[in-house]
Amino acid sequence: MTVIIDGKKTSSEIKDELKEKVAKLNKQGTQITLAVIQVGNDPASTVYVGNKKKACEYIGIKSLAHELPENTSQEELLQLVGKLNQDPTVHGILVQLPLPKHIDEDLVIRTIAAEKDVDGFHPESVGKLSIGQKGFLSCTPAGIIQLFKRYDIPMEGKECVIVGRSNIVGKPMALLMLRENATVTICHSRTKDLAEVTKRADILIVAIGKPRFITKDFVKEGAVVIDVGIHRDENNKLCGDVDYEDVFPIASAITPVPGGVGPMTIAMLMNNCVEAAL
Ligand SMILES: Nc1nc2c(c(=O)[nH]1)N[C@@H](CN(C=O)c1ccc(C(=O)N[C@@H](CCC(=O)O)C(=O)O)cc1)CN2
Repeated sequence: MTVIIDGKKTSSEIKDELKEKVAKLNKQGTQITLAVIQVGNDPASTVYVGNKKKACEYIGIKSLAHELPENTSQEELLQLVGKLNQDPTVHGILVQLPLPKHIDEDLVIRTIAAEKDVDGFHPESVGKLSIGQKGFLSCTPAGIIQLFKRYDIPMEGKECVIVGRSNIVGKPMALLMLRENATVTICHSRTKDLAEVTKRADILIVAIGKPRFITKDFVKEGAVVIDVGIHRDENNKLCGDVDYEDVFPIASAITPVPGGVGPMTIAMLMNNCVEAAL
């Protein structure tokens, strides 16, 4: 029987745990504050930012919204980040990605003070992860590790194949799986015979940004399949990088889209905000 890994339910449990922690911090006089910056009106980003604000409200974290127009200059954005870096009442700073094309994303990310980098994207956070030091973890990969832990799915000694090498998912995911003693392979657009590699996986994590790309031909019988993708198909229905209907019967466990990895990203962001205030 295939286990459906329910990210919505797990993220609600994590948010409830965090709500209790935040209530205690409030009693001690700490009001955790997250600054959320969105540049432009990308509809998906507006949904994600809205969900982040709702999560903050539920947990008891104050969110400060900075909604900037699409034509905001890089300099203006950097100045705002600089001001928030200096503000002692702000614990975390989040710049919603993607940014408009005229803005250098990497520059903006490295301008955020490392101690306020609740997205875990700053080079210092990534560097700490790569050498096994404590620091902010990128939220999506950290959320996936939580799903494994809370569903008691072993990672140690398993063949883990990650499809996708982005800085925010693929690479940190590989480092986190390595930390859990999995044997890790990263695949990407230039990988030769992708299916031959993915079929070796006990754990297959897919973040390639191609709707329903991974069919059962890429998956070993009994594999755990984690889908990081999120798309709208031709019928405006949400779907992932994995062809869920096709893969479900042969997987031992699988994350749905929606309701899998996505909500965990937000729960782990909330966790990082609490960490930032401790
Ligand atoms: N600054 C950041 N930007 C981006 C991040 C990030 O972690 N930090 N990740 C993604 C987008 N993202 C968070 O920002 C995100 C994506 C999806 C979800 C989610 O809960 N998805 C739901 C479906 C929601 C819908 O109706 O569309 C699900 O999968 O069930 C949360 C967060 C890129 N940018």
